[in-house]
Amino acid sequence: MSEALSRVYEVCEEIGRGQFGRVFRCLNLSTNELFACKSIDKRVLADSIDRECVEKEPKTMLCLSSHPNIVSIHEAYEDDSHLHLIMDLCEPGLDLYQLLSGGAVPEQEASVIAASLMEGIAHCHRRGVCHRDVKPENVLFDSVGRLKLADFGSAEWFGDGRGMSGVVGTPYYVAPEVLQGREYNEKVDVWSAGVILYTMLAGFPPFYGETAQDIFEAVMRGNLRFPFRAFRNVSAGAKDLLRRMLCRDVSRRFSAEQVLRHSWILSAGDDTNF
Ligand SMILES: Nc1ncnc2c1ncn2[C@@H]1O[C@H](COP(=O)(O)OP(=O)(O)OP(=O)(O)O)[C@@H](O)[C@H]1O
Repeated sequence: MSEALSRVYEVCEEIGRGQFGRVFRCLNLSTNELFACKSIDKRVLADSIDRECVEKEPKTMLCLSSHPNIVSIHEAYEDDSHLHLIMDLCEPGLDLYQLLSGGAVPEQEASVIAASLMEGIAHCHRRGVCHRDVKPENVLFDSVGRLKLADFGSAEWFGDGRGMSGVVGTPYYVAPEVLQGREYNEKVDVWSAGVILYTMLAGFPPFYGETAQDIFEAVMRGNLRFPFRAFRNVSAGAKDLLRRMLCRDVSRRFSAEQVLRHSWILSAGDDTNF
């Protein structure tokens, strides 16, 4: 453990494990505030790609500075073997994946969650950062229930107008243009958030398959349906927004800012305009 780190923080129990390291709850000894400490073991980084990935994540998070719907990074400590990142603390074990394991969520709750998620994504896009792996496991909640978008390990810069490439993401949530191997832009995050919103309302994902290949084929077809048994009580406003987020034509797909201005989001799911 870095000496500089232990002068300022007491590192407590482990609350999570990732590919490159472990996450601990920690206490700032002078302010008594709680944080999360992600300790990356530099010795397990196999090659330059791993190293680049680990170095890029904190740089990206620092550029996003503090936003209420993004896990912020506060400090970094480095010693010979580890890089320790002090971040906002979220509730261990409570993420959107966990919440969705209970099935569909009520429409108003889904609207509030979608609005916070889109606030976080819109902030990234304003700063020229595309998250590229928006999925329920990366949507955490802090101790007062505030949503925090996490895990910027796959994020990429697009700020200078350049397109992005490379297949990144997770089968159910990845946008069709990513799978097609074409250049893409930040609207891939809006697609992924649309998949999350659909799953919150229906209790199952919009593009389904038994294997990763089957899921990819369903995503590529992009055939958006609203089965009656799952959507009979879902408002027309919610379905309108889903069509605009899960639109295969990228030029017609809503941007994050447009999603935030949609009446279903502005009315917190209580929209009577449709
Ligand atoms: N700020 C945080 N507050 C509370 N728990 C966290 C926080 N960040 C991460 N975690 C928990 O720690 C686990 C590991 O996180 P980490 O970011 O190291 O890896 P990951 O995103 O799951 O995977 P990978 O290393 O492949 O990117 C997460 O699944 C989550 O449960």
